Amino acid sequence: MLFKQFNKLTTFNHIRKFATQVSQFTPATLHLKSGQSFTGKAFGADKSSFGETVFTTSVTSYTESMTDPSYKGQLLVFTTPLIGNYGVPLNPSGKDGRYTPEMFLESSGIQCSGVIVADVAEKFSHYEAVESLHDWCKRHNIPGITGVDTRAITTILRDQGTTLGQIAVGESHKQSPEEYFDPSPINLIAEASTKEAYTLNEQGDVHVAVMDFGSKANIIRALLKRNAKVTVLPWDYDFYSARDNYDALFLSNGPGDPRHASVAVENLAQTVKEWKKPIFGICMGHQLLGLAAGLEAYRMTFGNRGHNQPVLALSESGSIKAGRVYVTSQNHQYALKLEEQFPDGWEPFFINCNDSSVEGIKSTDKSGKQIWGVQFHPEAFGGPLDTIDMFTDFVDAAKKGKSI
Ligand SMILES: NC(=O)CC[C@H](N)C(=O)O
Repeated sequence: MLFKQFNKLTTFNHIRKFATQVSQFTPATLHLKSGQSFTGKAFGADKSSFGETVFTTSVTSYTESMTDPSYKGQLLVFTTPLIGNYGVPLNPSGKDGRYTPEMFLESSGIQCSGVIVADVAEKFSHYEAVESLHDWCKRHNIPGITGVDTRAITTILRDQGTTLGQIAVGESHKQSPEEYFDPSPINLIAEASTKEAYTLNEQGDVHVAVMDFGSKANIIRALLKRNAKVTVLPWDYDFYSARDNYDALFLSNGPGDPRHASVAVENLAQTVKEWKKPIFGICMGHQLLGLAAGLEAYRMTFGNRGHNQPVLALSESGSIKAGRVYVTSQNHQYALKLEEQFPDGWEPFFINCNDSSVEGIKSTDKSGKQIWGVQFHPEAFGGPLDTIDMFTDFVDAAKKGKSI
């Protein structure tokens, strides 16, 4: 009986194929500023693109990674060989790309500048898929390259560090080093952030302000799920002056170098010192919180991007148990410096078990003020949900502090 059902399911008539075979695609070359080139086939948009070449070890969730605004300005190498096999779902978004409950992926469109894969799937199948990875990239004007040795590319990036690159479609012209476009001097946060404030779930129990540095949709979902009223604010919004309207402050993830956001850091420094209500920062939000606390940020060699990064909790707080290792989802190039002496009022909260980088900071304030920053993504999508209860801790702290 079961076998019959299985057979029915595997008739494969639900599997769809590209109209054009990969073998018919235009040749394309990935050039790295460090001198190496890899030739394969182009898919997606028929155009060349520049970016910072970074790799992710995530096995699933190419659609979520590609729509994560933290990947802005980057050419994303997937170490998992087969990418595209479950296609791309429908992804409605609100006015000006804003979050709406119908949004399925992490933002309204593809955020990275290009994708590099070993083997783009010509066939795709998923009950929610509406198009192929190739068609989706084409529609968003983003090029991809397939048929290249992503193991060799990753080894180069691990050894030499994140390198500028170009996906050159239909040409094999090698760039001279000064021709590479470098996104690192640009304030990408300003590009990724909402331009105007907007509110979701008016009837929520507590009012949370989200400083939008390029927020992933799942952060907003995680807050709404816990029945918070959420106001999404532009990255340079003067939160300090408006703080009395809110029960808690959330600092989102975001693209690029945190040191470009000095306006946000100054604003935060004042808030952190004087406000008594909960503050929670993730990735970029954590880095900005650290800068506001007086720590320094630095650029890592190749960063951490993947869904299996182990972090050790150094102390207890809310749902987090001291001495436990949590497996986390990550996507970052910058980190806070691990100072021997942390600034007054702060302590490290988590440490990465692979490279000992700072994975979290926490306020030591004895008055009950709750401030956490984490380098990883508790909301994941994709990735493990080991630390998802930090959102419950945060919203509960906001409820408790409502009357302060
Ligand atoms: N996911 C993020 O928020 C990334 C933060 C920052 N852009 C970095 O690369 O470190």
